[in-house]
Amino acid sequence: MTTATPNPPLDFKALPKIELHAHLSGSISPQTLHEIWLQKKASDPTLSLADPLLALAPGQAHSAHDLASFFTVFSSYIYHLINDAATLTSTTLSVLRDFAADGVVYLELRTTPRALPTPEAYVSTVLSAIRHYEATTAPLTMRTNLILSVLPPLSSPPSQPSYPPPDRPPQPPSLALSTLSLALHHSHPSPTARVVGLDLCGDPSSTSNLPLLTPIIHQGRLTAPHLGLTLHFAESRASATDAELALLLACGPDRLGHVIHVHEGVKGEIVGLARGRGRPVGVEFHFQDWAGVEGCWVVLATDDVGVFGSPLSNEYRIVAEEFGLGRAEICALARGVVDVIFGGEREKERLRGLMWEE
Ligand SMILES: CNc1ncnc2c1ncn2[C@@H]1O[C@H](COP(=O)(O)O)[C@@H](O)[C@H]1O
Repeated sequence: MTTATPNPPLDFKALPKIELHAHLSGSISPQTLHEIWLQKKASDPTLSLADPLLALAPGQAHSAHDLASFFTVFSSYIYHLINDAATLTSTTLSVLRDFAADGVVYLELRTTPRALPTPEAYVSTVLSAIRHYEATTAPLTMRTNLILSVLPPLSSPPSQPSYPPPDRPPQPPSLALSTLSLALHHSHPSPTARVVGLDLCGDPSSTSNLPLLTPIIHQGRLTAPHLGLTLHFAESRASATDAELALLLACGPDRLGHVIHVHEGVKGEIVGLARGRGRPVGVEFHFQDWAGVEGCWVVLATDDVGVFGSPLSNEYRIVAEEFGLGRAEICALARGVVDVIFGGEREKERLRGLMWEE
């Protein structure tokens, strides 16, 4: 008589995983920020920023205890530490090492170009750091591409300069246009990292002026159909009005982030979008409402692991435990993400060869 060997428990770290929704500045670990803080403090003893290990600790000023306080962490804190090319390079490298150590085999890192000293230089610095990582890491287990983020302009600029400064500072739509041309410039086929898509992000509780922005996104779709488009979508109630969601869906996104506050009508439109194009729409995060929905594939992701502290292996573990998924189902969930990456057919082939079947 033979007895069936039970499947060994799933090692969520060893499971090959694809990370498609990670903001660069939010993915820097508190320890890495702390090391940068020590260096800055040594060269400028008057530096008044608190130690990141304290400031980002649960319950402290810059910890993510609610959505409103979360968004101030970038402009009022992290950007004061990551304020030159050297820190941008070293933090990008540390973020890549952290994702690879967690078993990520393909990463689409997203970031908003900042004036360090110019948006052009910012993007080149991040891409160079990724290429340096890939050239100097052996064995190289993780490939990385970049998504450039755009923040929509605020509806009305604050009359008083506010502190902390808003996450979506009033910016002219021309900034989105220049991000689009930067994305185009860095999107040419390359055996190493390149820009593969555009993202729309920012504090969903500030009222933005989307109608100023969406024509630029449409223009991007026409001039750069090879770039993927992912949009933060219905993340909070304030950013989930029918008018806003209709504007966003009309841009024909390939992936949607969060997708929390949607009613059945909007859900139907997303299904229709997938049906119309004959390939899945990636839904970043929200497993509970989107698993098994026709034409949609749930992409587990970390968003801002440096602030929220939950690596991708942990996200898979939570979903497995909360929804009672077995080994084969978890492997299928991770493997299906291949179909919604922006990194092209060759990368998809590479990934199909290494994602676990079961
Ligand atoms: C919690 N969910 C979220 N929703 C929307 N936008 C988010 C976000 N998490 C981070 N960001 C956006 O990412 C930028 C910081 O990274 P980068 O400097 O670009 O690398 C900020 O503009 C922030 O609004």
